[in-house]
Amino acid sequence: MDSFGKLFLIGFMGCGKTTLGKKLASRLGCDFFDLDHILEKKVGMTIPQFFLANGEDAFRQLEREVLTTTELPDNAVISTGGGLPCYFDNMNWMNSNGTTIYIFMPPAALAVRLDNDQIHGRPALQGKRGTDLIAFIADKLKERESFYNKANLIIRGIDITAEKLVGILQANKKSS
Ligand SMILES: Nc1ncnc2c1ncn2[C@@H]1O[C@H](COP(=O)(O)OP(=O)(O)O)[C@@H](O)[C@H]1O
Ligand SMILES: O=C(O)C1=C[C@@H](OP(=O)(O)O)[C@@H](O)[C@H](O)C1
Ligand SMILES: [Mg+2]
Repeated sequence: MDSFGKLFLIGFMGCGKTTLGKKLASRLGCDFFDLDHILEKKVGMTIPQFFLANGEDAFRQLEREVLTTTELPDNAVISTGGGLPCYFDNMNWMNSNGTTIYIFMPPAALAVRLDNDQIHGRPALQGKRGTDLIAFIADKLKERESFYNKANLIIRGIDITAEKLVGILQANKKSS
């Protein structure tokens, strides 16, 4: 099986980092890490609980710490939280330690997924639904895009599968 080093999946909430990351790791036969899940285990709280108790600044500090201190094997798929690339020098850190893959999706498509995925109660969305949610995503995505666009690879999230992504990674390896 091909090995691609550490693959960091980045992108807006709802683009599928957690879902695709698991499938990609299983296809590549390597370990999977979801930094949000590691953070939740570390503090013994869900992310919404942590936000409520300690606020966003403390969350961003902790997610930075989880990114830089989690022991990762040479080959792994790492799904990040949607905001992580936009704080500290996290984007440069990931680009220096592996390959970053930005899963791009337009706001309306993200909103459909996030509207249907209320159980995770993402605090950054502040309970927004429908057209309010689309407008909020469009604004936030504009703020975050310059960070996401520093990724080594940018892929379309709408129709991506783990199988297709492996093909893209193989083609990218040959051409570099
Ligand atoms: N390829 C896909 N097609 C349809 N729905 C998807 C797809 N990938 C993820 N989802 C759904 O979208 C929501 C957000 O997915 P998730 O993997 O948690 O995204 P992220 O980790 O980027 O926030 C979940 O409800 C998930 O089931
Ligand atoms: O975009 C954000 O600010 C956040 C995204 C979430 O992860 P997902 O992108 O996996 O939903 C999680 O880290 C937290 O709720 C904050
Ligand atoms: Mg996730």
